[in-house]
Amino acid sequence: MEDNKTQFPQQPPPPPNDVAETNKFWAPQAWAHLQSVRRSSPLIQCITNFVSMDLVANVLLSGGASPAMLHSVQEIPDFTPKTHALCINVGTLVPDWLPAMKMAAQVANECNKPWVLDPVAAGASGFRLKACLDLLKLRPTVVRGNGSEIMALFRGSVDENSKGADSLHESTDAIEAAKSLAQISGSIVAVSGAIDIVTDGHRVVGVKNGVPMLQKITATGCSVTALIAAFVAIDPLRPFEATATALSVFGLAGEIGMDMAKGPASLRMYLIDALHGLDEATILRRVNIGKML
Ligand SMILES: Nc1ncnc2c1ncn2[C@@H]1O[C@H](COP(=O)(O)OP(=O)(O)OP(=O)(O)O)[C@@H](O)[C@H]1O
Ligand SMILES: Cc1ncsc1CCO
Ligand SMILES: [Mg+2]
Repeated sequence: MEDNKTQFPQQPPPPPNDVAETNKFWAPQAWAHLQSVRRSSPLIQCITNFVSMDLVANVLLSGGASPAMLHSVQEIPDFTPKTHALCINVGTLVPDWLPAMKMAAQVANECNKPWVLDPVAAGASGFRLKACLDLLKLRPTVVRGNGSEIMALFRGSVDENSKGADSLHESTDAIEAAKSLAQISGSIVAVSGAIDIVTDGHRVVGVKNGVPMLQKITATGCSVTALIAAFVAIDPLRPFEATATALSVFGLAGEIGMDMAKGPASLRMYLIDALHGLDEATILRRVNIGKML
């Protein structure tokens, strides 16, 4: 695969508004996106944190994509143009990594490749917040964080009570912040939680798939951000739709995995199995995406 425009199948045109707000639209759309990822196996470059590397790569593989965890400045000019999307995650940020993140985002922009930002613990420190805000200026296609991360980005201030990578807020607390952030940045903004929120600054949908135990496995948020990159890679002109379906497919894999799991460790394993095995009938029956507000 050389080029998104020539290699990926065209997605159907958007439906009328009343249909677009229901599962009549979203469930077949989720299946079409997953099938497209499985068929074309987009190459996703991940500059991600040390904690998440293994789970992120395995979630991308079980979703049907090709992960590449390359983060050296020296490799970006050669490699980033070959990818179909880029995922940047600041989870274990040190100053040495920032030039690679910024260069990769710039190369992705120059090559018209979508890229996705995961602002892990954005409000934990001034250093991290500034790094995230600088990356936001490079116009990510999608920003996906938990409630506290999206609120810290919107406010532009360090959170005195920050719990680091974990959220102190419900995703629904961050709806207005997410809408405003999307309007200011031009990015699609997704807030994960019991209901995942996705907004382009005007439309807001809620994704009601998932299980609470996903919060007890580190880097499930990082992994769903990378899956969003894979879905946006195969439908780059409709990042709002691709973000919502990626969150739903991941959450549904969590629900199916939970039927077999005994706790977080086995859920981690069954989540990967379930994502690999997801079929059309299950997606059409269980995807749960709807309009918010
Ligand atoms: N209460 C919940 N019920 C159902 N699903 C949930 C719940 N909380 C989180 N999830 C799901 O868990 C996944 C991770 O979301 P979370 O908000 O925990 O990300 P995060 O805080 O960025 O995680 P991490 O930083 O560990 O990667 C998402 O798919 C989300 O939909
Ligand atoms: C726990 C943790 N700390 C920094 S990154 C990370 C992984 C989840 O975001
Ligand atoms: Mg996170």
